[in-house]
Amino acid sequence: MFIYTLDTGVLTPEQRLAYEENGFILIRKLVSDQDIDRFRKEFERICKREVKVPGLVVMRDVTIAKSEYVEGEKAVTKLQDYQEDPELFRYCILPQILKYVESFTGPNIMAMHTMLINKPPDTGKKTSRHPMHQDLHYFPFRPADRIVCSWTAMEKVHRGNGCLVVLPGSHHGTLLEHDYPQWEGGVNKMYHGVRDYDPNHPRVHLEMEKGDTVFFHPLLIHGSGMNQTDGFRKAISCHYASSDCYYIDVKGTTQEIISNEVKELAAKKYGVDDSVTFQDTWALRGRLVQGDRTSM
Ligand SMILES: CCCCCCCCCC(=O)SCCNC(=O)CCNC(=O)[C@H](O)C(C)(C)COP(=O)(O)OP(=O)(O)OC[C@H]1O[C@@H](n2cnc3c(N)ncnc32)[C@H](O)[C@@H]1OP(=O)(O)O
Ligand SMILES: Nc1ncnc2c1ncn2[C@@H]1O[C@H](COP(=O)(O)OP(=O)(O)OP(=O)(O)O)[C@@H](O)[C@H]1O
Ligand SMILES: O=C(O)CCC(=O)C(=O)O
Ligand SMILES: [Fe+2]
Ligand SMILES: [Mg+2]
Repeated sequence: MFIYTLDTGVLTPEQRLAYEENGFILIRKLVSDQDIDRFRKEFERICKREVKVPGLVVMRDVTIAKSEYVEGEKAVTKLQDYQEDPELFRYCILPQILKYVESFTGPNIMAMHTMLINKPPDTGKKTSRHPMHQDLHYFPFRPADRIVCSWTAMEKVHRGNGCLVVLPGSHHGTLLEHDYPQWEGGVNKMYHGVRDYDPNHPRVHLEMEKGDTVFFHPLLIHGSGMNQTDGFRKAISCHYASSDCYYIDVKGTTQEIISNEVKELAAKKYGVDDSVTFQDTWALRGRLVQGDRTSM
């Protein structure tokens, strides 16, 4: 019985079984070098402020943000919400990506959350790490099984520059409690981690080449290690959901704290008041990329 995947004729039975069992599947060389080079150029243009993108969040590493002023792409840890940048948003509508995404979401597809991650060389404080987490912690929509993340390496990613680390099979569990990890050197805004996860659970380091793409379930526990090189480790990603998903009320759940944190930031960013809900912030960001916008 398949729960996590749909029969669209794209995944082989072996690939479906692997995703059901592990919660992720890696497809080699899915995005071309030419496309990735275009994303990289656009990233550079954004960092040089040659283009201004409505709604884009430019996040700097907490160590740098709190100590010195650095200009350009060396200051940027992550771009978030690039959906209004047509050049970067091309990633979210690449036919070969959507073809796979449909095996998890079905035919009506929304791009809900977009990111370009530029993991900086660690400053020595280990703030370049991303704590182990489940992406569903940030999402007030369900069902979880109709949500998937697509994450593409923009260059070789390996243990040394902080590749993704996943706990295979952890998507079979439930959404766990998250909060800020107690890290001496500080932690980036909103980088919550799973409070208690089994340290003996097998870990897999996903070493990937430029263009390799991993699709993973929003309950899969994952993170990334320190970048111990002097280069910026780049990846581009999009979280997709079926437009047939529905919003949930997170009041009284483990997601209440993050929802308040997001609402507070949204209030600052858009200058709106409390009446904008956590769900609204997602409905505003979401973009239909295939089929019909039925519910989200
Ligand atoms: C909505 C969540 C979506 C998550 C989806 C799925 C899974 C993804 C898992 C994650 O990636 S979780 C992380 C999600 N990240 C975000 O949502 C972006 C959060 N960051 C921001 O919104 C901005 O970077 C931030 C508001 C924190 C700062 O931007 P600003 O343009 O206001 O920066 P500015 O330099 O003016 O600094 C303002 C204050 O923020 C502080 N700051 C800047 N960067 C920071 C940082 N990285 N961490 C902590 N604090 C930071 C900075 O020190 C300063 O503090 P003080 O007011 O005390 O002086
Ligand atoms: N003390 C910690 N508490 C919570 N999470 C941690 C801690 N140390 C590392 N992690 C998380 O574990 C994952 C792997 O990080 P780690 O630095 O161990 O990986 P790595 O550098 O790729 O592997 P290794 O150091 O074993 O070669 C990341 O998500 C990281 O944020
Ligand atoms: O380090 C990375 O690229 C992974 C980041 C991540 O998991 C996330 O932002 O949700
Ligand atoms: Fe994540
Ligand atoms: Mg380690």
